Amino acid sequence: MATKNQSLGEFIIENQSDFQYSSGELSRLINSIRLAAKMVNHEVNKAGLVDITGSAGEINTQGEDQQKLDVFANDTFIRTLTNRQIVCGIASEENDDFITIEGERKDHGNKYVVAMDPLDGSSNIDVNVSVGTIFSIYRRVTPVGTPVQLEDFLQPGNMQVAAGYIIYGTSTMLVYTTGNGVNGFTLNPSLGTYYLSHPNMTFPEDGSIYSVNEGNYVHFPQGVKDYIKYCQQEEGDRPYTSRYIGSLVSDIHRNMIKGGIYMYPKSSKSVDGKLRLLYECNPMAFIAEQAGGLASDGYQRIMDLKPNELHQRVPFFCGSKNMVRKAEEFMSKYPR
Ligand SMILES: O=P(O)(O)OC[C@H]1O[C@](O)(COP(=O)(O)O)[C@@H](O)[C@@H]1O
Ligand SMILES: [Mg+2]
Ligand SMILES: [Mg+2]
Repeated sequence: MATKNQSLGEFIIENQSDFQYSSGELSRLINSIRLAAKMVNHEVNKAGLVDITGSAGEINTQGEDQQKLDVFANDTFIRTLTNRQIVCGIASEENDDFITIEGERKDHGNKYVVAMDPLDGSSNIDVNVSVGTIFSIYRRVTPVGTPVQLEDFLQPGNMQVAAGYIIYGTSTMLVYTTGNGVNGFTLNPSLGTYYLSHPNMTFPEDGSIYSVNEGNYVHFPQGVKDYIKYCQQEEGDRPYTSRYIGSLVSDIHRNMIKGGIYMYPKSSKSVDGKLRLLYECNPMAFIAEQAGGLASDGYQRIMDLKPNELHQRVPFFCGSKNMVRKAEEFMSKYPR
């Protein structure tokens, strides 16, 4: 039973039956993420000071200008996950190909792969707006003790064993699920400990917030345009409020607490949308569904999609159940 304000360490031990595999493995996974998040949080809080802001002068595989904090967060998470001897492979937004982690002691054989977005909302780093980290964890499908393969990463989202995000905002929170509900832990910076501040987080079935980059409106499919118009109509509990931070983690976190829908549709500019299936959409979909919300590409459940590439992009509709259903209803009126 989740008790408010218990520490993350206590929570993992008390809820070990929540994790379908041995608890020791889960705590090693979450502890490496907890530790890396503290180090990244420390740097994020210095954003604005010369040494940690601005471009790192590299372009990542997605053609994006890598920020110094993207690189710092990437290196930090890779290092802590590797040192904990629990993962056999890592896929990251900032690395073209997946990283193979050699297991030292064959007896426990590293069994997990992690897909991650080390720093989400990069365009907000230098303007003091909240950013995040997103992670998705799978059990490998290839034999333990053998080099990890691409197929270990290209599993549908419904095979995730755990997923979550860290939000570096007014406070720093770690929010995750292992398939038994969603719990949020807030970092007490002076003690360096995360405490259960948001037990059993749930998406209200209905909400009054819609989050989409309306700057792309003219490029959106007609179904999305119709749904946005519906949100803006003076009728019943509408118009809804438009809120868009431009950090996926922060927009979904707010909507999960208050009720709302986040959309990053495809458009004539980006035919598959912008967000990446493996380390943005699947983990946020797992969280959303475990909190009673929904996540789709406008037509199909995100977590049933079979990935075919590490950095594959998909349209994304995520949030309060009735709002996602309504958006899908508008989408279904037009050919896919
Ligand atoms: O500026 P746009 O096109 O609205 O895109 C914003 C979206 O892109 C992202 O920044 C993509 O994530 P990264 O910052 O990790 O690349 C999301 O966090 C956000 O929701
Ligand atoms: Mg991102
Ligand atoms: Mg990123």
